[in-house]
Amino acid sequence: MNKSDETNSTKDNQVKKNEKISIKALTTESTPFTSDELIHWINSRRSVGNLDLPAPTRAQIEEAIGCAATAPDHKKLRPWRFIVTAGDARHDLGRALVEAAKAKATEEGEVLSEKTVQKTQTMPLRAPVVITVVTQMQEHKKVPYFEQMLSAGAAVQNLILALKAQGFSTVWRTGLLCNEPAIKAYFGVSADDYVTAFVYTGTSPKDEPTRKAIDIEPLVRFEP
Ligand SMILES: Cc1cc2nc3c(=O)[nH]c(=O)nc-3n(C[C@H](O)[C@H](O)[C@H](O)COP(=O)(O)O)c2cc1C
Repeated sequence: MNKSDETNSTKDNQVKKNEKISIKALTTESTPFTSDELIHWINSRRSVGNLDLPAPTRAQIEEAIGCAATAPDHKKLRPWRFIVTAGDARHDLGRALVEAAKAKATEEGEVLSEKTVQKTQTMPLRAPVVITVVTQMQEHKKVPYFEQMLSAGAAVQNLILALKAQGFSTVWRTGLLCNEPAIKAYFGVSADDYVTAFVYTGTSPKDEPTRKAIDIEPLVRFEP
């Protein structure tokens, strides 16, 4: 290496070092929140059962799904899909839930009451938007299905927190019907896959309840 190559290489390294420093500075300095504030904010998340308009816009939903897609994901398989149901489409989902409930009842030798049919039909109306998160399992010798399922759970949590950051409330529901054949067929989910969440989202008509501190002592063991 001649002198000028050496100088260039030193300069390149310095540029790379500076880039690293500025990226670090950006990620640490650009958040206006302290870690205490952020932790308090995470801990303050509450589920809300009945939600109203305003609902997230399409752009906000896409942004939130972008956060969901950053969930830990072994081998980047992206084993999840998001189906957004809003407005009148919620009635179609309600009809699919009724179909699933009737089939399940028949299998169990029961008949649904009209009240149960009505209740089931209107379940998706409990929020202006329902984001269904389904798995799309990928065959991979190093990533068993259970890891992909866990990744879907992490994606749901990211989705919920992103919606909270945008000012919306949520509740993660599944219910006994979510993986019944009629619902899987409705969402085009294969036999090996799962509906992991119906994320109901919108605006809470009341203040979200505060969460009592959770005693983690019985939940944790630090090994010496
Ligand atoms: C996989 C999963 C499925 C759930 N399904 C339901 C459900 O069908 N109905 C319901 O009321 N809560 C359901 N929950 C619980 C709520 O999402 C929520 O966590 C719980 O009501 C506690 O409220 P919090 O989130 O404010 O602590 C489910 C949670 C998980 C993780």
